[in-house]
Amino acid sequence: MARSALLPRSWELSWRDYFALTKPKVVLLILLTAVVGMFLTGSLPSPLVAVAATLGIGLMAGGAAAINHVLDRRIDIKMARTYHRPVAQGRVQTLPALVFAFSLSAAGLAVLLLWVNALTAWLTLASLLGYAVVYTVWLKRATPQNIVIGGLAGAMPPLLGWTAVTGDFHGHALLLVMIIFAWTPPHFWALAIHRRDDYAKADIPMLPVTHGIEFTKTCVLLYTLLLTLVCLLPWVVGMSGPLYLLGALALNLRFIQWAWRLKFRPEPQTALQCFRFSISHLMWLFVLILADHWINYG
Ligand code: HEM
Ligand SMILES: CC(C)=CCC/C(C)=C/CC/C(C)=C/COP(=O)(O)OP(=O)(O)O
Repeated sequence: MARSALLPRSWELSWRDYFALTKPKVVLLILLTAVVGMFLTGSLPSPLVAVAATLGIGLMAGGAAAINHVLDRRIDIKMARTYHRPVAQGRVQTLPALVFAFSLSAAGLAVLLLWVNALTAWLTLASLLGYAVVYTVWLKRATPQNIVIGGLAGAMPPLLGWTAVTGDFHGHALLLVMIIFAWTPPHFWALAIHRRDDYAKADIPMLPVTHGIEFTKTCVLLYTLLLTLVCLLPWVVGMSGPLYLLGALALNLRFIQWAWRLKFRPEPQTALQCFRFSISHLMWLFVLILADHWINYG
């Protein structure tokens, strides 16, 4: 197709590349956790609030991911996993990528302010800044605890879903945040073990680079144990029933089994398999919380 005479070459849209900037699969799982937060409040959200909150949080999470692509372009080009990324490769130039990222983020903020509520809008902006600025610019390059602290930004969406519907905080929403917060270290460190040499080459102080692979495997195992305890809390406080308890135990035992295998009986692909399982774990856990809630409360 002929190139538009109105746009410089670098501004031409390659939808696939721009879509990739938003880290769509990550945002999809983030949205699942936000939607579960919305439906656990006890009062059914109006269709307008449910759609606007999902759209607004999705746009801002996608915007945060696109900012991350721009700020990380020099380290992404050094690592095999991220080498092909659109901004790192120069297929999307820095300026149009930033315009795209800020447009998504501003549109998301406007949707939340106009059709949801100010509390949710500002909390989502705090999450965006937490990931795109505090984690990406500072923590990622500064400390091996980067993903533990930065994980709070990615853990916020269930609370965002909750406040979208009620306009207020609640302990039950904070429990959901705690689950994702405890899940993030074994999720990421399993991948970081598999990609240790990439991070070393890019000079990023991820735990397997600074403290070694064996120490990181022990941390993964300990965090899966901590995660199991945190996952019991919704049942302990009466927020979830027996279906959730049984399902959560099964999912967490499987996660512990992967972490155990990674530590004591590893094969070349075990770390990657453990990382992949972490994604299924979180997805099914949140589906389960919602199914259990509907069975108990209709
Ligand atoms: C600071 C916190 C987090 C860190 C450091 C982290 C790190 C990563 C990394 C490095 C990848 C590989 C991406 C790739 O290969 O392109 C990944 C994949 C993924 N993460 Fe996370 N993650 C975090 C939080 C989250 C959260 C909160 C969610 C969702 C609730 C999530 C969901 C996913 C999903 C679904 C994938 C697979 C993406 C794909 O296959 O394209 N992550 N994560
Ligand atoms: C507004 C809102 C709810 C924000 C959510 C923030 C968000 C998109 C969190 C996702 C976390 C994530 C994919 C981290 C990847 O780490 P990395 O960037 O170090 O990984 P990479 O090497 O793959 O780029």
